[in-house]
Amino acid sequence: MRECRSLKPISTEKRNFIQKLYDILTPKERLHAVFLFFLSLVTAFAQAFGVFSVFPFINVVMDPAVIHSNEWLLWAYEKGNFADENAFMMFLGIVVFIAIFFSSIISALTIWAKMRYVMRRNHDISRRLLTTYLSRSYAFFLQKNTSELAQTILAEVKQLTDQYLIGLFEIVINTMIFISIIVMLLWVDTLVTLGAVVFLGGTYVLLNMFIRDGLKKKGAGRVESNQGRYKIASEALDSIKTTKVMGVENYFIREYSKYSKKYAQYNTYYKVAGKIPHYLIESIAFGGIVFFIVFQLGRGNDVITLIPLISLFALAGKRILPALQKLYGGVVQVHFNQAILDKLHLDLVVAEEQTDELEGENKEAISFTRKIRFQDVLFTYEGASEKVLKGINLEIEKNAMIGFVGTTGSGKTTLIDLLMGLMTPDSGQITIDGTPLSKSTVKSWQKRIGYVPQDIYLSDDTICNNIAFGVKKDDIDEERVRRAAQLAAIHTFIESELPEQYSTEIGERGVRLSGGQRQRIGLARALYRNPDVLVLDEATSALDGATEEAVLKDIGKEAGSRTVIMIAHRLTTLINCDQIFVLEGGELIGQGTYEELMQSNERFRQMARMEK
Ligand SMILES: Nc1ncnc2c1ncn2[C@@H]1O[C@H](COP(=O)(O)OP(=O)(O)OP(=O)(O)O)[C@@H](O)[C@H]1O
Repeated sequence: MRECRSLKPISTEKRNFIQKLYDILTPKERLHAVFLFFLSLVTAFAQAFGVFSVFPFINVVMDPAVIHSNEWLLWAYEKGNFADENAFMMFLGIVVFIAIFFSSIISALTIWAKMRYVMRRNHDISRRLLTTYLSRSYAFFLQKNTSELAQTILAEVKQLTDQYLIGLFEIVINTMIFISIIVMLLWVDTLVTLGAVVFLGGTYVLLNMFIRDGLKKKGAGRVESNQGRYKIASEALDSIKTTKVMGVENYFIREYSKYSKKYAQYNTYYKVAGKIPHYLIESIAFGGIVFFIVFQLGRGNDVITLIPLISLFALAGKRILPALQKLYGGVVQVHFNQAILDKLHLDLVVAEEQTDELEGENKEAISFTRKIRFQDVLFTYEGASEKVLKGINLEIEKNAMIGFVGTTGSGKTTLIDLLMGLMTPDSGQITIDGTPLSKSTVKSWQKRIGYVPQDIYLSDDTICNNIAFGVKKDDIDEERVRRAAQLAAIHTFIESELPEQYSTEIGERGVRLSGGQRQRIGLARALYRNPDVLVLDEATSALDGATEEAVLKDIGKEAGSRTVIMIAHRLTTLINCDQIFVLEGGELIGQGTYEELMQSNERFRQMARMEK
């Protein structure tokens, strides 16, 4: 599923910007970049030729005698069999016009090719980044803020392509335009051209040296403040109910302003740094022309004879100045956005070695006909000092109905996450029919699992699409959707109370549904996949007692054909379980049926007493 980039391990982050770009691009993208480089070369020559072609024309207009004194012009004049000098002049004018016209066409084509390349990279790199993130382990997401990841995919990749890549192209194209025009001018008047190059080029080099470090620092600040903006905005809106009830709108506005203001300041610096030299250079260039005329007059040249040369330099200046300005703008863009390249290189290339494989790339299928087994499983969360699971040994028979109980923080969810292959134990192992759960078997195992978490994520879509979550619209089996909804005890509600039944839109995160209704949609979603193993993490807690009992009874009826594993705080939820495991401080302190535990386990009895 992933693009085939050269996958040799990137062992060091100390790669220069060209190497980083090389790593990020696929071989095909690199080839396209080389093609664009050559296209830029052609553009540069075409532009220089367009400028230069005007020189003989103006020379002839000023003094037709040149036709006979210049061997090239004489050759063209005689070969063309022109009626007179005027006809030849007309011909030269048309040649100049065609040269300039074609150089403009080639420039336009280059712009089109460049923009197409850059915009396609926006699509490709962001898609690849999303793929890379999605193939990271669950543990990665426990350490990350998801709004930051979304912001990198959507905003920072755009910044990389629209600013960094464009900037780089501007540098390449305009450097070539500058060099080719200068080479031709050197041939016409070496001294004046050299003077202009030192004058203009020197100014830009000095400017660059002056602002380079500041730009890089401010660019890194921009990335940070942009992340802050996204984070605060999404936190404020995600928790809108709490925000409103607690009246903390101003807190969020204040926090947002802090980042947003910095973001604006960094961007102002960036925009100004790119534009200010334009005016400075314009005055320098104008001063240069005045100086040039005075200098030529000083050399004893007649003003009239200078006109072709001045025209040539004026036209060259008209091309060179914007080219230099764009070149400089490109340098500013590249410096300012260096932090983005570093970040994306880290997330996309360096981290690639740490990604799991996505579905379709998984090698081993796993079978489940007998049992799930935990053997001496120890687990610690990254960055935490204490073990959360301390040597768990247990067995779960296929098609059994299993319950996990324990006080808050005893490790139930962690254990279930390990069972679902979302995280791997520090030591010990989890086996399915004797096959260890590993990177190569985990996807096949997860395909057998239907999971209903505590907080159901619902998408802003129809009931039907939410139940058949992740299935292409055309492939949805509506009969199966209904069957799953019936089992989750939500079918009657959908049919009788929703305006468009299964086609009803449920709003962002299902805001138009109650907590219990959301849970049942989540349950129907898990059941739609007809899983071998159904994992319910407090998945019926929002249901009233009677509905919960009915739902669990129906699921229980099915338990003969599927393994049901549930975490519950209400012990009565687990009354029909074949086996209940009691956890305490990361250890298994009891197991048995409800009745057995009531007889043998003091902690379990205590919990049951507290419920009454
Ligand atoms: N991402 C994490 N990083 C560090 N520690 C964590 C993380 N998630 C959970 N913990 C810690 O692990 C312990 C077990 O948490 P877990 O969620 O497994 O408990 P639980 O029994 O499911 O609790 P509850 O009944 O409240 O849902 C807790 O002490 C918790 O603080």
